[in-house]
Amino acid sequence: MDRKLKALKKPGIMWGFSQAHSDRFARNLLWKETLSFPYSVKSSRSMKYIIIITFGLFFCHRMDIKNSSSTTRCKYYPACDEPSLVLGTGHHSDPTSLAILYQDQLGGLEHVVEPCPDALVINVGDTFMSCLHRAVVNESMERKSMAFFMNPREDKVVNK
Ligand SMILES: O=C(O)CCC(=O)C(=O)O
Ligand SMILES: [Fe+2]
Repeated sequence: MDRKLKALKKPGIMWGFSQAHSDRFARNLLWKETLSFPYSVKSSRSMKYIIIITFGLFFCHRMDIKNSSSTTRCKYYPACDEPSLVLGTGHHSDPTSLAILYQDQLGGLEHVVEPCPDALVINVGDTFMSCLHRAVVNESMERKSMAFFMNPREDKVVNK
């Protein structure tokens, strides 16, 4: 824990370690730890393929990958004796253009569609349209997930 606290997120800064987002409204306590770090996609062929396969060429042109600014977020949800009283990540849509989510074999991501085991979930974020989801925790096993969020650069205007 000492090492995690060394990377503690500072107010106003997006990167670092944080525990539950207690400043966010939620009826249930959020039960997780998060490590966020920046990632800049300069020219990523694999990212282009993912976007084209998932959403098609038209959408890919509008994503402007070279001018994006991205975040990777690793989440750790400890086992919880009372999972009905907590949420891993509360209901939300992603405030990004695109999110690529990977979860471990435990499942727990609750989405409009049931995520397939071993598959990435690719969400279109609020820049274009919203898609509500949340993550729950497990009574006996810890859960891990990783999300890659792609945003337009702050100085870019996006036409919906
Ligand atoms: O942990 C998960 O499976 C989902 C996380 C999530 O939706 C998010 O970080 O935006
Ligand atoms: Fe999300």
